[in-house]
Amino acid sequence: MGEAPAFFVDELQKGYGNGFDIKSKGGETAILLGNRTYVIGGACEESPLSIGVQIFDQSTGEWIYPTVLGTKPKPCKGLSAVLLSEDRILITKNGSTPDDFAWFLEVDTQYVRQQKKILGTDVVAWSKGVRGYPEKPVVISGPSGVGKGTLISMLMKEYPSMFGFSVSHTTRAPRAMEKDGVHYHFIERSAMEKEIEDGKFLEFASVHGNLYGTSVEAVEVVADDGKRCILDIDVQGARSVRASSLEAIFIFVCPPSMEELEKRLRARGTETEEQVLKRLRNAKAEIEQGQSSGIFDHMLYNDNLEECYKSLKKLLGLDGTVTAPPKSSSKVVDLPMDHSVAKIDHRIIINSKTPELGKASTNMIVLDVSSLKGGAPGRTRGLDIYTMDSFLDGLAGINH
Ligand SMILES: Nc1nc2c(ncn2[C@@H]2O[C@H](COP(=O)(O)OP(=O)(O)O)[C@@H](O)[C@H]2O)c(=O)[nH]1
Ligand SMILES: Nc1ncnc2c1ncn2[C@@H]1O[C@H](COP(=O)(O)OP(=O)(O)O)[C@@H](O)[C@H]1O
Repeated sequence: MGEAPAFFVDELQKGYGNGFDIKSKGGETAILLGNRTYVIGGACEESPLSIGVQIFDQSTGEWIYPTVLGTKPKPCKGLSAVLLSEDRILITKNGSTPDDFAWFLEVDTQYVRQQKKILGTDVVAWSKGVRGYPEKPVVISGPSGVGKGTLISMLMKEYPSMFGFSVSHTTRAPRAMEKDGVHYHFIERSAMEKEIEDGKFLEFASVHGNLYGTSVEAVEVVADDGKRCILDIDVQGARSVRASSLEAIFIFVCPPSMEELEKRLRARGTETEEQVLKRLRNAKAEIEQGQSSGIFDHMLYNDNLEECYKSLKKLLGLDGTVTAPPKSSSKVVDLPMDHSVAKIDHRIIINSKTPELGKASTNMIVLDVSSLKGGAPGRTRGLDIYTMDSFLDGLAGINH
């Protein structure tokens, strides 16, 4: 464990008046929340490629080195911090690209509280701030052999820039044509159980005797790529996603009959006889649940493949009326190398410390945090960034 930055100790022992006070020297930033001061900056001792976090507890006079979870930001030349609410701190990085500019250090969110209980240590978690929202993910469920994979492949082939597949983790063995990291992340049961315990999964279930699960990261990387995420998961998984904060469209695919389902499963030739029988036994319960659970927004009957694919495209708005997903309207803004931050309601004003003469407002950037969604262990989405000039232009427009 590293030494606490010496210069902070004097400052911290004096105490700060309120949660908005910020002191920064040599790249570190400190922020007071209750009787704890979070010192953020420099490189992390344990993983030097990320920014360090230490906590000074004023009631005990002790330094705490928390377990740091989530996607960690890389160290930078300096950073600023502002307390957003009682549960998270916004960190802005000096001289970073718009993609890597805003990060959230969660100190008391639901995820952090949950992990504190599991790990029995102090926990903080990083989450990267991302502009805008992706389109709602599409969850596709149905019994084994009904044609989910076939329909998803057709969609991805016709619209490669629009859809991305959520690559699940599974403990089952790969089939002959399956590639690790493409069709599934194939993983040992003990390793997957550990990752589930670490809170890395959006949902997981035991299906046909194997463990399957969707990691938070699997869905986030698709959205990072600007694509709409497709999840091929069983009914239990669909129920968990329904209960989660992820808003999605839920589709259940039915076979025309059990006989046809059996024919397709056997013709695919990827399972042993025993596995085929297990899948057919499970199919009855899955179809019953799919039709009666109220989880699914749409039912598709995969009798004729082309017809079923047409119906799928129609319910996704791809029947010729929509050609491309809406793009974010935010313009790219230049972010100042060295800046200070101030919070006004749901807006963070970022002010360059080296403004151009005579152009006071153009150096100011507004970070709108009024509609944030998500958080650790995934991204925090819904940020908006614009220049003060365009904000003022907008206000002038409203007044005319
Ligand atoms: N809950 C959950 N189910 C999954 C996941 N990935 C795949 N499944 C489901 O697991 C079941 C078995 O999948 P698989 O072994 O690929 O066989 P298939 O259904 O015959 O294609 C299917 O119902 C999939 O939808 C996942 O991440 N979570
Ligand atoms: N409408 C259909 N008619 C006939 N065969 C189909 C149809 N849809 C899919 N298949 C075939 O059924 C088998 C199972 O389909 P697959 O997409 O692997 O199912 P799932 O992913 O739901 O387990 C594959 O061999 C596929 O080519």
